[in-house]
Amino acid sequence: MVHVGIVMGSNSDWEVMQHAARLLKEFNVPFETKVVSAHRTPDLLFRYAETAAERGLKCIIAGAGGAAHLPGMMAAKTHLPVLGVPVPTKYLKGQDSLYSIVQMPKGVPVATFAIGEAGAVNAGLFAVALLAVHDADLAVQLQAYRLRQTETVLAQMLPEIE
Ligand SMILES: Nc1c(C(=O)O)ncn1[C@@H]1O[C@H](COP(=O)(O)O)[C@@H](O)[C@H]1O
Repeated sequence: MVHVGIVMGSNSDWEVMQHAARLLKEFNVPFETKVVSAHRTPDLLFRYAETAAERGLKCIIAGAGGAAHLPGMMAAKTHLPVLGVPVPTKYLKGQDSLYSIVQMPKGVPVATFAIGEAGAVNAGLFAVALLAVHDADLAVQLQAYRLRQTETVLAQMLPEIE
């Protein structure tokens, strides 16, 4: 059964959103990916959100750029946790995406991540952490991931000044 849905407003978001997918794959978390747009395919968005919980999804990672209404509208139509990833944009550098996603009215939260690749990776990691609450094996994997990361940083060297 698929546990995480990764949706994005356009296939042009894939370059960024693939990093969430790769992270979930690394942890062997079953996920699905789909282009869903609040603006361009509103009926599909409603269907996706309304059926997400009954299809077994535990959370939804939603990435979009510009007037990024997808995560918020997804959150409006499902009680599942929605993790929003602001996709960078050409003219406003993704600040438009960030503000569109993060400034939700009270009552309908979207957990909002950093603009771009770091946000996509962290949304994936956050989804793993959510699932790990009820999955001891996944929790062990997550701890090992963090340990590897710590060791990598501790082993980092800086160049000598010439
Ligand atoms: N923000 C949204 C939504 C939405 O929020 O529903 N649907 C598409 N888009 C965004 O439009 C940008 C340009 O899309 P195109 O590259 O297809 O023109 C993408 O970053 C997409 O997420």
